[in-house]
Amino acid sequence: MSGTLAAEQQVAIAAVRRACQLTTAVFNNLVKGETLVKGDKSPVTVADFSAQAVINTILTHAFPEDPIIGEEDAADLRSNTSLRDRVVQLANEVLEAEPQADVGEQAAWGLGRTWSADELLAAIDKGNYEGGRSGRMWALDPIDGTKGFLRGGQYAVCLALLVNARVELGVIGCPNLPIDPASPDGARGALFVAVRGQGTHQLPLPPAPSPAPVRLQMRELRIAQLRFLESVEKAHAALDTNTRIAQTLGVGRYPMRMDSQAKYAALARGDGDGGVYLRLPTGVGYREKIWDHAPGSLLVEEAGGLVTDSRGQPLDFGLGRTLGENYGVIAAGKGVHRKVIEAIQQVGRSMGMTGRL
Ligand SMILES: Nc1ncnc2c1ncn2[C@@H]1O[C@H](COP(=O)(O)OS(=O)(=O)O)[C@@H](OP(=O)(O)O)[C@H]1O
Ligand SMILES: [Mg+2]
Ligand SMILES: [Mg+2]
Ligand SMILES: [Mg+2]
Repeated sequence: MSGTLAAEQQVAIAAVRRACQLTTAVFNNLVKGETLVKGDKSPVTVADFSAQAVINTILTHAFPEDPIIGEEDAADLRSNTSLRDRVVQLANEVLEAEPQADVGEQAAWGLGRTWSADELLAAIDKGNYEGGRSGRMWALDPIDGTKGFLRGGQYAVCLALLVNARVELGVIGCPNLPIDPASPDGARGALFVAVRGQGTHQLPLPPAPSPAPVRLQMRELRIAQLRFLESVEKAHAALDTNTRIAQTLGVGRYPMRMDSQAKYAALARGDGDGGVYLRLPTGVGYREKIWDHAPGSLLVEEAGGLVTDSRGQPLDFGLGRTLGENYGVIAAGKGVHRKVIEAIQQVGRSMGMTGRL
């Protein structure tokens, strides 16, 4: 590992790998009562909480000055002791483990020791930073696509470093994504790392000394070859509008639906010839969260693609924990991105959605 942000890369990769190890183990043993429904009706599991505890503990010890914007907080754990005890046990199983070769000064990262419940709950709550336009900050989604995780589908452990509201580093672990898109039924578990100006690379997920990372480069597809990458949850995707946009563009292929920021990774890699990540506002006042897009957007940009909202404007990561007014997210290869935006605008006008797209 060399170049700028070499230490940040090493720590972020080690943290995401350990969190993936934890989520994979939890999936195989998840029992009833280990999943809660949050205020916004979305699920959260012991795996989300303990993965955030692990990553925040490592980040806090490696970079004590850096604030963290994390999706979860520990309030539910303070009032539910059995859930809290399980989270503490799971986080410690990973944090206590014998250091692997990927870790340089493990003691400095909070590894190789046992943490108390109070310390781990405080680590989870360290993710309460409000964000903003200046300085360094990490954005963490300990499990993105929790519904995908629960159904044994795609999910991703997602971490980004932002500096002055610009994403500089993105690390995404996808335990259920095939390593080789040409062998969809083959071995699973891929890690993606993007550093601004240094490209996007794929590594194997297990925490071991790695073979050489593979650099990803998006293929430039013609419109007729395109395929949309969309959310699985209907509540997250304006599916009727997406269909009209496909018709307007002349995209004939059935969309590929996938949970989580694994979509961005699949797009950067060219899986299934998916050529456009399409996420339009569903019109229910939902604001996109920065941890749902920060690392994924850099994966696509550093593989040669473009990421904007549905008006063609850059995403603004400097507004706080959300991206503000929701104009959706569109990611595509440079050659087709503008045509997709034009088609969205045309469909928006024809559907009387002026101002919403
Ligand atoms: N209403 C609405 N509209 C848009 N997005 C929403 C909405 N509600 C939730 N979320 C966020 O969606 C995250 C998962 O996005 P996905 O694209 O993976 O969705 S899906 O699982 O394919 O349906 C999911 O991330 P996780 O909570 O980390 O799983 C949520 O942050
Ligand atoms: Mg969630
Ligand atoms: Mg998410
Ligand atoms: Mg999440």
